[in-house]
Amino acid sequence: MSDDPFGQSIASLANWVPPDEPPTGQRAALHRLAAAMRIVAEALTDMQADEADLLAAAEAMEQFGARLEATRTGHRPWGFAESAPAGDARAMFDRSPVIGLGNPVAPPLRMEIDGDRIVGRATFGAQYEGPPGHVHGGIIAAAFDEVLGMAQARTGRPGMTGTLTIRYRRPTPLHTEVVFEARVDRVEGRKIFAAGTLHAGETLCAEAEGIFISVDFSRLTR
Ligand SMILES: CCCCCCCC(=O)SCCNC(=O)CCNC(=O)[C@H](O)C(C)(C)COP(=O)(O)OP(=O)(O)OC[C@H]1O[C@@H](n2cnc3c(N)ncnc32)[C@H](O)[C@@H]1OP(=O)(O)O
Repeated sequence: MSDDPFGQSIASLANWVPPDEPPTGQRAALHRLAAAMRIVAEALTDMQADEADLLAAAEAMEQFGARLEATRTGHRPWGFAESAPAGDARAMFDRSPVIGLGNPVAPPLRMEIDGDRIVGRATFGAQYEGPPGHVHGGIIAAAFDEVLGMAQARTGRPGMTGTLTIRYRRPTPLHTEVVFEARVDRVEGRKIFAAGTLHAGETLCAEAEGIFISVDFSRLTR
């Protein structure tokens, strides 16, 4: 990571092209740790470990957490927390709660740009359950915000989510790869209208419409 993009304003990063190489060293270790934490988070939903085992694990985690806390810098982390201000699905989103490989909260959703279409794929584990056996509606909304957010960012004038409307048509299954798609419908002044779908196989599970309002992102970083 020779180049720290936060030395510049977010607005100047629209054309930043991230490196293609797979992560190594500390970053690869971070991804591995977050993946292990996801396994723990899912297993906690239906495990049968006894109290002693759980307390031993809690103590180990508390100690490790304290060690990590002691190394925190208080500086803005490298990279982006979401895709809209980056404008490139390959940018460094380790800390994103939706797509971040370094964030154990993230499913993680994997996104790619296909022309004017953004495609996102995810397999939601049991920790994302809402209705029995199916994905929580708020988690689906977060994923839509990310894919619609990326689509509207491709206009070159990224905005913040003003309104996000979701129509849930069928329950979205857990443990199955589901596919989000998003594209920009139209732009009216500062308003960018984006729309998307969520499918599990052939089944249309949800549709979304978003109105994003173009903003000067440099205001948010001061
Ligand atoms: C670091 C950056 C990350 C960006 C990530 C993007 C994805 C996200 O998840 S963002 C997080 C969730 N969203 C937010 O927190 C946004 C909070 N809201 C705000 O900051 C403001 O209300 C904001 C920026 C949306 C609009 O405020 P402002 O710039 O003052 O807009 P304003 O001048 O009133 O209105 C401009 C136009 O947008 C319209 N508009 C304003 N707010 C909304 C809204 N919420 N929904 C729909 N339209 C709206 C207005 O009607 C107006 O339209 P017209 O030009 O036709 O009259």
